[in-house]
Amino acid sequence: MTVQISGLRVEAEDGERRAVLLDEVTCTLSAHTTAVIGENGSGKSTLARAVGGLNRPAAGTVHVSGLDTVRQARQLRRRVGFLFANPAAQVIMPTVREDVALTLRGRGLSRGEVAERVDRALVEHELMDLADRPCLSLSSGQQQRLALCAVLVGEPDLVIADEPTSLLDARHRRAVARRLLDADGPDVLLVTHDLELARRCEEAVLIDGGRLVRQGPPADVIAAYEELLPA
Ligand SMILES: Nc1ncnc2c1ncn2[C@@H]1O[C@H](COP(=O)(O)OP(=O)(O)OP(=O)(O)O)[C@@H](O)[C@H]1O
Repeated sequence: MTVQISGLRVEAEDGERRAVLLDEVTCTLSAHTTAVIGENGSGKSTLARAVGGLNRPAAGTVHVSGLDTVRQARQLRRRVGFLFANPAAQVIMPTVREDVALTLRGRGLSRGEVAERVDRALVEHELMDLADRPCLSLSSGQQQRLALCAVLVGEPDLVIADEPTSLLDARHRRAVARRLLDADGPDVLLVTHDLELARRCEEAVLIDGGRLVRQGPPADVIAAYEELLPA
């Protein structure tokens, strides 16, 4: 899916004044996997949220596959899966199985089809042992894996993932990276501080102080990021 961002500015209420979180961001993202890197507070999550239609630009537009993220948010919702940095924020149903099934609600599938797809996803994501556990009883890493499973079961065209491996052990980090970077999987916009993971994406963008300051092959963008770091 091609993401076209034009003159994007995002603001937020900050007491008496309005803070500018992102400004003058213009780019086209059309790689299968794109890493978004940059310092804490630079605006990466804000950019991810704008692409997912989760915040309203103060200026500019974002189109995903030609759909305006503000005016055509509903059409976009089914095609785009969003993984929040804090998985507890998106794990909402009582049990693991129900949480994964929620994604498939309202799609005209029979109960049997839903059960079959959910079971397949739970096995694939090594979550079957936890299927009947209350979501809130899972560890934070297990919740992060559940959130990914619940997004991918919906077979979105684009996954926007905000630090999806931040809570995982080495084995699961590797498995999730493999899944997200799968050539046959959905397109992925990946916010990450894991520069090795960023290096494995097709393209990267560097955000600094609310501006997109570099876009290109990950090795070049990571080198530009490293130049910004104090010696
Ligand atoms: N409601 C708000 N009011 C004021 N400032 C905000 C608000 N929301 C976010 N910010 C600021 O906007 C900036 C960008 O935040 P964002 O979460 O996009 O950063 P980030 O690059 O994802 O950071 P991190 O790597 O720490 O996750 C930060 O400085 C943050 O403090």
